[in-house]
Amino acid sequence: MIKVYVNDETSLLKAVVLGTAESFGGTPKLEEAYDPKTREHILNDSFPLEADLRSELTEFETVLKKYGVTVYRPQIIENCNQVFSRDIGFVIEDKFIIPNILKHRRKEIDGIDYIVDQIDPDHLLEVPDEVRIEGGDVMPWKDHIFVGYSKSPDFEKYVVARTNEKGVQFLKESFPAKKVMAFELKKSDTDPRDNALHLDCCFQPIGRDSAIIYKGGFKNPDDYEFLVEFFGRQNLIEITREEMYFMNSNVFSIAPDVIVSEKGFTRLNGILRERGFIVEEINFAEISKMEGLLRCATLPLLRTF
Ligand SMILES: NC(=[NH2+])NCCC[C@H](N)C(=O)O
Repeated sequence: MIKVYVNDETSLLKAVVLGTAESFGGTPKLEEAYDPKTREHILNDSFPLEADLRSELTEFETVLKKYGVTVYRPQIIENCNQVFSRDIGFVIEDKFIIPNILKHRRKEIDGIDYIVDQIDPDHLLEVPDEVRIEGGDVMPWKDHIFVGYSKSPDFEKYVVARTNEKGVQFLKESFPAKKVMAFELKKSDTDPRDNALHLDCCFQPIGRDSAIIYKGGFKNPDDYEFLVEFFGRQNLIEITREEMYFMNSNVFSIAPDVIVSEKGFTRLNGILRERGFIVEEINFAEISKMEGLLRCATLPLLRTF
């Protein structure tokens, strides 16, 4: 049996699924791209190579293991990009949620069937057909759940809109004791600098009471203001449009004081160290070309208090 429990973004990590790039299918055709950054790199002939993606993920695995984390990897599906495990399932409290994700990516879920099969069926929640929700948009934070989503007609309009209003409703009904705070995200299928693909592309809680945030990722200024109020301005690290493009909000917490970050995030890593965090820097810039980073590549199964 695999035990699942996650109630926030930063408590000590015990078990995680880490994505794989093995047999990831190489450079997609332009019409197969489902995010604008991937599009950009296909057009510029700079899409990453499997060997580089694999070595970045191995570096990540090494750090996780150094901290005693049990690391599961998806079963390999031939010619399928399985780097971003975050979106294909998620845990809130002691429930593992099996979501409905973008149709282009649905088969990725088969890669973690062997893990789901080891979870007590009483702890599995399968979402209804009309609900669309991806783990990158969902963040349990103690008595709150933060969710990124798109209302109609944005949801129907953009391939990069991944969580709908029914997704938010599903969380409210499934976790009645939690305060579900839903934020509409800014979307663009063509410009990665104007696209918050998931909530974790413009915001992430860190430490015990802090967060990284990019104001421009929120469609409604009030939602950004709510988060400023909630965390307190002094506890926020505000990032620029360019830093959001390189995915600075998508670092990953192994513990309240330990954050895995990208080597190139010099400003962010400096601030994190000043604020007392241990920053484990790794290479992840090739993975970032596919519009995801460290949080996106992980699916935490167990965090303890
Ligand atoms: N949680 C995340 N932000 N995941 C990023 C996923 C990126 C992937 N290219 C997609 O479009 O689905």
